[in-house]
Amino acid sequence: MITLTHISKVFPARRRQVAVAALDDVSLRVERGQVMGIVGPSGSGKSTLARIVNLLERPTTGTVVVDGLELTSLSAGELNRARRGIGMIFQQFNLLDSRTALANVELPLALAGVGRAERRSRATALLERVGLADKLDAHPAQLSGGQRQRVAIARALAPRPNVLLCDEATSALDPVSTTSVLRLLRELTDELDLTTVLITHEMDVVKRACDHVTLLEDGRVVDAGALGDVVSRPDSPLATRLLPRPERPVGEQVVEITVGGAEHDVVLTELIRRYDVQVAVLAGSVETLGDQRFGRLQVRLDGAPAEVRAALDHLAGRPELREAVA
Ligand SMILES: Nc1ncnc2c1ncn2[C@@H]1O[C@H](COP(=O)(O)OP(=O)(O)OP(=O)(O)O)[C@@H](O)[C@H]1O
Repeated sequence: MITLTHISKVFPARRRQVAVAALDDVSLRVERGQVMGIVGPSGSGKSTLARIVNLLERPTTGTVVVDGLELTSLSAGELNRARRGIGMIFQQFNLLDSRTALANVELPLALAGVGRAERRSRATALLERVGLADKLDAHPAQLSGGQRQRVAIARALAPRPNVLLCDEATSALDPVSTTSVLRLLRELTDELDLTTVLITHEMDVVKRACDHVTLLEDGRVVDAGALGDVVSRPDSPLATRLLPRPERPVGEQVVEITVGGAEHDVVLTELIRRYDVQVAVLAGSVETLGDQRFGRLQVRLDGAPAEVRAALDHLAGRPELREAVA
């Protein structure tokens, strides 16, 4: 679990450069088993935030607690040990070109003093798990981008961390590799009960792999929450980026409904059964967010005014639905 409390980071002024407030009072919590997407425009502080989680960058103020340890209060030796519990992968993979895939994955284990035989068996098992059983002896130059990122994931997981930080991990990959790496990250989070943070500038990555999201702008958190909550919050700046909103409804008796799961069918069928109304779907968008489907539909209700009114009242009474009667 990661808990950041009131984190601020100021990069002090240097010659010919003014001071930069990269993060301003950021508080954030990621539980085990969650995949948190951190999104935001270029320069909003995403990478700084990732580097603060493992204290590669020290916050100017605020505390960083990872799995119950307050990293900000540890000695250098203690911090080194704690960092083994935090794996990290990067856009550019950062593999050693002169070493095989197997040797790359073994490296952090060697540094941690793990014996040769155990090193080999753990690294082999991890490379098999990420789908590279036949590439143990390949060098990075002989691997595709997606395969290199899989080696990097195996290497990050070798010390058996509880936390995995991914900084633009799929930004250099083609769409097919992106899909398989995101799926792998999601699966590994579930299998190993990891706390995973995905730094990305792509909303699509959030939609496909994350269950929670935080939006940074100018170093501040401007939106955060579980995807299912964010999409149905009217004032959320991320809601329509996750689930596009159809053009504003025209005419009377038009309602907009935002629901998760298979609820659409249930909601519409229920209306038709209970009330003497006809329901026409005018527009809508449906997205799979994480492993759940969400939809935003505009529907028009036709029928006798009293029946339509009753149907609208019924919709308004359901908390997961939002009414937008024109
Ligand atoms: N070492 C540093 N020294 C001075 N300023 C820095 C340093 N690192 C980052 N910054 C500044 O802090 C701000 C946030 O940078 P950061 O790299 O965290 O943003 P980002 O959201 O990850 O951007 P991008 O998506 O472009 O990578 C930027 O204004 C950047 O110029």
